[in-house]
Amino acid sequence: MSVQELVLKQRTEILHALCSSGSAELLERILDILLAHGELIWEEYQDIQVPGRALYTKARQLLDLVYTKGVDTCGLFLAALNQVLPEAQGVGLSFSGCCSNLEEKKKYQGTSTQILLTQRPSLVSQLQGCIDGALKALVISGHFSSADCDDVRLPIHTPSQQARRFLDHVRSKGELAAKVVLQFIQQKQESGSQLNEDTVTPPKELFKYQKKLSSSVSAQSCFLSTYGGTSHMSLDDIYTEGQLELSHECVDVHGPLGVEDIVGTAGTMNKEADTVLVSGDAGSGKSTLLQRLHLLWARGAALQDFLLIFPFSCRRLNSEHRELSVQELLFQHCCWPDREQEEIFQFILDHPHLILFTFDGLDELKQSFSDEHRLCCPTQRAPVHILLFNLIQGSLMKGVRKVVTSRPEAVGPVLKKHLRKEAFLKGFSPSGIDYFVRKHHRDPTVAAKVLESLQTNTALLGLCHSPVLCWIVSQCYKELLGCGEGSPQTITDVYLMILQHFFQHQSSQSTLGIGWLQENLETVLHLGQLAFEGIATSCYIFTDRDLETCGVTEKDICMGFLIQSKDMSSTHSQRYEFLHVTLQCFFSGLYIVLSNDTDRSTIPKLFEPKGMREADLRSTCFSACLPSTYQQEQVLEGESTAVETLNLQITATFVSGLLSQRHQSLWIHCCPSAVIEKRAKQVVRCLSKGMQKHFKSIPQPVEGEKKSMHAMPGFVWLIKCIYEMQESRIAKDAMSKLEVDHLKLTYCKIGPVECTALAYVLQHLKNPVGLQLDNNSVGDVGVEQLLPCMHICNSLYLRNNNITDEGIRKLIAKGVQCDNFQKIALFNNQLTDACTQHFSHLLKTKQDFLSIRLGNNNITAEGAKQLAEGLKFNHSLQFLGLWGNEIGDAGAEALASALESSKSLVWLSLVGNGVGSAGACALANIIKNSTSLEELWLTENCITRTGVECLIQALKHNTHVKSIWLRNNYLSLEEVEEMAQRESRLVF
Ligand SMILES: Nc1ncnc2c1ncn2[C@@H]1O[C@H](COP(=O)(O)OP(=O)(O)OP(=O)(O)O)[C@@H](O)[C@H]1O
Repeated sequence: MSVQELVLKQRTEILHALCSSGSAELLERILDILLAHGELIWEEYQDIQVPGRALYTKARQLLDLVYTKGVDTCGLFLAALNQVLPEAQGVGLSFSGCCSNLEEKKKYQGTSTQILLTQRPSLVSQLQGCIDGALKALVISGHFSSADCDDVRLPIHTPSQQARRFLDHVRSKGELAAKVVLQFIQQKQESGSQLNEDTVTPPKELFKYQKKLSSSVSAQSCFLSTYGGTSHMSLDDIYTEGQLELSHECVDVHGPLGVEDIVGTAGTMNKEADTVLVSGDAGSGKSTLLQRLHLLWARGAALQDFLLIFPFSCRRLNSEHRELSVQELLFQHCCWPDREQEEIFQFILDHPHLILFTFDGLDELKQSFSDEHRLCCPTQRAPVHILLFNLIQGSLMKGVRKVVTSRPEAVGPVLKKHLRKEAFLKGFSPSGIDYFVRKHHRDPTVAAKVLESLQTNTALLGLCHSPVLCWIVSQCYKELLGCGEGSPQTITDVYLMILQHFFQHQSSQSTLGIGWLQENLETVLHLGQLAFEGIATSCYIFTDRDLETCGVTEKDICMGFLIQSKDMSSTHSQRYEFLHVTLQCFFSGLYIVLSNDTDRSTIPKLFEPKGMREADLRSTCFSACLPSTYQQEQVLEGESTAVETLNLQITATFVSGLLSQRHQSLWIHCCPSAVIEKRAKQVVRCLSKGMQKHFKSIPQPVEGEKKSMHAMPGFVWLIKCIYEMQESRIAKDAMSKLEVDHLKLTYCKIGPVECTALAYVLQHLKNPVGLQLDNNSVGDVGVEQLLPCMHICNSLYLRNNNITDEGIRKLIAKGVQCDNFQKIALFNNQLTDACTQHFSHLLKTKQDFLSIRLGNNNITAEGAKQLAEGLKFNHSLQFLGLWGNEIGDAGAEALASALESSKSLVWLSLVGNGVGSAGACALANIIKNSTSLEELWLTENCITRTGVECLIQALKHNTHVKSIWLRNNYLSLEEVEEMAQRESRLVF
């Protein structure tokens, strides 16, 4: 009888032997063997193992399949049965003559995925008892998510089933995951059962490579390039912590982040992703932060969980026109291994969790991020931007951590969905400015003078929150201290200062005359042309040929505005870049203002929202100036990237400043005044048109609602341009057509600089507005900048803006003088009891003030008592919100006694203040007497039955109150039910 006939004949017995125990183990072991020997293919296996199918059905299906596959398969099946069921003969089965030595059939050959299959039976038994370790290895390598682990560990599975499930999952994750498992098993075998599952033993050559990489990273990052032209400054000597915060979507974590937190778990939004984004405006210190991170790693002072860090600059990657594999990218652009390249790269592939890539300035990459072109193979060559995008999204080298920096405007939704988390770099805090200036100036007297002059010029102080501006101001301290009344007010003023400073530095005379610009006009125009053409084509690194085309001479280079470009790879010849991209924008602006070649349409195009596109450029006479390489590149790239638009906007801001009346005397000997005047008029027209367009887009209000404008992108930029012009006539004109009741600028990244510009224009509004600036970075300096427009604000919303008592002191001092000012909201700031005396003063002074909301600050009973002092004398306040503070029963009592006879109070919120029953009873007195109160919020206040009884009694005398909110207090369910029945206005 053939084995095939045997399978058919003994079908019933086989089924009984496999299934009668009710356990799937025997069947599954046979399936393992058949898979390992290739007698079943994966799809057939899955076909049988459909979840939820009865064991007998599965076994029958297998028997059918085996039979149809023929003699060989049947032989193997019976041998497998013999192996898993040694007692088979005992139950009347006999399969003599079948292949009996199953293990000898296949050995460790092929890809890791294949090995997992051919060794499946032994792997299933080896994995039992160490499944947690194996899962951990895959989580660390980034191949498994916690959901995958949960799925494997499901308690309904036996240990062997967990092992099989584990192997099935690994198969679905691909080759790299399979490799991790084999490595894990191998290590386990080598070191016996006591294996430390976290230990990774890198090959010897890797240590040499690591040493080489870290010394090159260290050399690249120990100096700051902005000091390159004129002086050397080590990063250690000047580094100042910037304000780094998680994006507002990460609600769980607050407060500043340190270097380790960037790659740590805090704020993780998407566990599957490996890319962390650090975003911030131009000059906010993103590159410097990465530089610091690299340096600390190279010194062994931080991020030591990473064995290798590979730093990339997107700006430099733009110059890589070859197709590369990841291996070539790493080794050619970061550090070349002297030996054993393959072994080192294999280690990198095998241990992705020990590797960190950083990509600085993703926004400067010529191509915008896209996840359309997929690439998974690390040895496959592709254009560099494709490699980069696949690394970022994790389809290539999954598990390698990436830190990417970019300006926020350049981050679209496609990139966002691949982000593990996002952090914002907000520049220096006020104490950061102090620290930076003191570090910059070794002489404490000079530092003190600079800081003093900043305190007297708060517009400039506001600008110094941006590190690059703080650097300029510190660099130009002599000019700053010597300028008296004419102290800089605008960004253009600051950049003109550095321009003069650098020329002065190179000048043979000790001081430059009034014609300093004229003396250096050629340099300005050469660098200006280089800058302008670069901005228009997203080019930030220049070759000798580019310099030559624009006539940049050795003398021009020596002025210090250009520095030699750093490059980790040694393949490129000498290249140059501007000290900072904002300086490139400034030179670009100077060129537009001063060049004879400027076309009439250049300025209008600069102010168009999308900036000057390639097609526009081509139509101007500039196309003739563009070197052919630029033109070709532009034809290839087509669409301008977000950063191009941003840089053009910065350029436009400088053009506005440079063409303002106050600077026109500078150009007298450099450009005919008629030309300058014409260009200035063009700018004014563009700004006015831009504002009109913006206002026209405001929707008409729904009936009964106020007309509200939510600032669109571009609004803040236009306002900043108007501020640069420093002509109130222009601001007035722009605002004369704005007719809204409410101006909403939430989440618009409004910092002190933007506040200065806002106040400059809004003060000219005809009618009062509500100004909503929630969730920005206004801070105390920003608050001070807003004072000039306070008189036009009837309400001011400043939720979540890092404001302290000092900011409030200044705000209220001005607010009490403003007739329109009636409402203020300051949730989530840093206010303490010290601010309440100012509110008390406001309440006493302004008998028409309507609303104070101070939720989620640090106000205690003392603060409440101060407020109560003011409330006693106030007859207008309708809304008082103090939720999330700590006023306790004493604070509640003080407020209650002050508000007992209030005829205006409509709404009072003391949610989460620990007022307790004593506090509730005191507040009941307000209810007893009030004829105005409608809502009282006492949720989460540790109130017991006693407190609620007081409230119920008080309500008996009051028909005006609509609801008292009492959720989450110390009440039993029965008490809640009973009291809710007695008084329907209590909300539990
Ligand atoms: N944390 C810091 N400590 C000291 N100086 C800093 C710091 N951050 C920035 N600076 C100064 O500001 C300059 C500009 O900063 P940086 O180039 O890091 O900004 P960025 O955000 O990367 O700008 P961009 O987006 O334009 O590339 C630095 O060269 C340095 O002089």
